[in-house]
Amino acid sequence: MLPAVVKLSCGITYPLSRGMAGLQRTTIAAVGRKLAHHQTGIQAGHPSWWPRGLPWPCRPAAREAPRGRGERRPSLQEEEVALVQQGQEALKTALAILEDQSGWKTEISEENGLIVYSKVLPGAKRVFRLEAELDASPEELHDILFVKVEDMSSWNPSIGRIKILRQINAETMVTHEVSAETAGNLIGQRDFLSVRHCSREDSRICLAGAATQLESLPPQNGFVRAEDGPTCIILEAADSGRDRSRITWLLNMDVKGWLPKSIVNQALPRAQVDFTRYLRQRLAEASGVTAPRQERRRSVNVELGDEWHFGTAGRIGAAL
Ligand SMILES: CC(C)CCC[C@@H](C)[C@H]1CC[C@H]2[C@@H]3CC=C4C[C@@H](O)CC[C@]4(C)[C@H]3CC[C@]12C
Repeated sequence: MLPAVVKLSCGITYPLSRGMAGLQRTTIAAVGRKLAHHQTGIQAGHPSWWPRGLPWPCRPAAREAPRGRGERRPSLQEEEVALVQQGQEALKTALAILEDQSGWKTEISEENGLIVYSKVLPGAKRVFRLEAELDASPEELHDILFVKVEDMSSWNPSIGRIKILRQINAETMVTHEVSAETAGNLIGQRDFLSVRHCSREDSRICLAGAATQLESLPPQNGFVRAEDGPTCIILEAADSGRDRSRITWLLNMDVKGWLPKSIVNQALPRAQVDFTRYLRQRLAEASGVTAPRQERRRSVNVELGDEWHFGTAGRIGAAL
């Protein structure tokens, strides 16, 4: 009897009854008992009138939910094989998006040759493609953007922190990234958990990425977990000279949260332009061409009144 009452009431009444006064709770329990009395056919966890094959919507609490029969935690090795595959898949999908020439429209065009295009994919998702030339070889850029990915926050104030959580092999890793509070400005701070995969073909280096999951790092309290990818940065030697590269960067991001599309669609290409500007500064500094930047690494929580903070906000505000 008692298990039946619990089964009957746990789907709807239990969460309610927790916040109820004693008398109401007793009434519900009594109704439950009466119902249970009538449902004589309760077997296998649901009443006889319940359609065959349809699961009874009374389930144990999520944290108590056992893994399905025969289901087990994947071994470390299996998890790594799956992650390598996810990285390769991300690369394939991202390259396919970039290779389709149709439907790209110019969003931003700068005098230095930088252009950001955007395109709406089937399913209404908007993606962005940045193209620019940079003063560094593809090899150097690979070193800065992939091998030394954890150092990125020291030269790019849009990024709060990047940590390599799993280095699977030289080509694949899992990273956790936190954007700076000011990065997307009106969008707010985000965190990402991504599988990153590097592939080389001829003189071309591709850095692909896609959102992934790790049992060891579920979404963090207080952060909106955004999803990056399938995305890819292609680095290839530029025609204009040695030690110069052409960068093609597909940004394909779901920033999550409730935000007007118009704000997201302006913040994302802006974030790409900002990122490239910081990368150029980093390259110029490394080659000793310019004086060191005045601004060193900024803290994640930039105070209001900060020039950079208002920089992007102003631009977005003006464009709205
Ligand atoms: C608009 C708001 C929400 C986000 C703004 C910050 C964005 C532009 C930042 C946050 C995390 C960043 C990514 C972190 C790590 C990598 C891996 C590296 O190999 C290439 C660059 C890449 C892919 C960065 C691209 C820029 C990035 C996506």
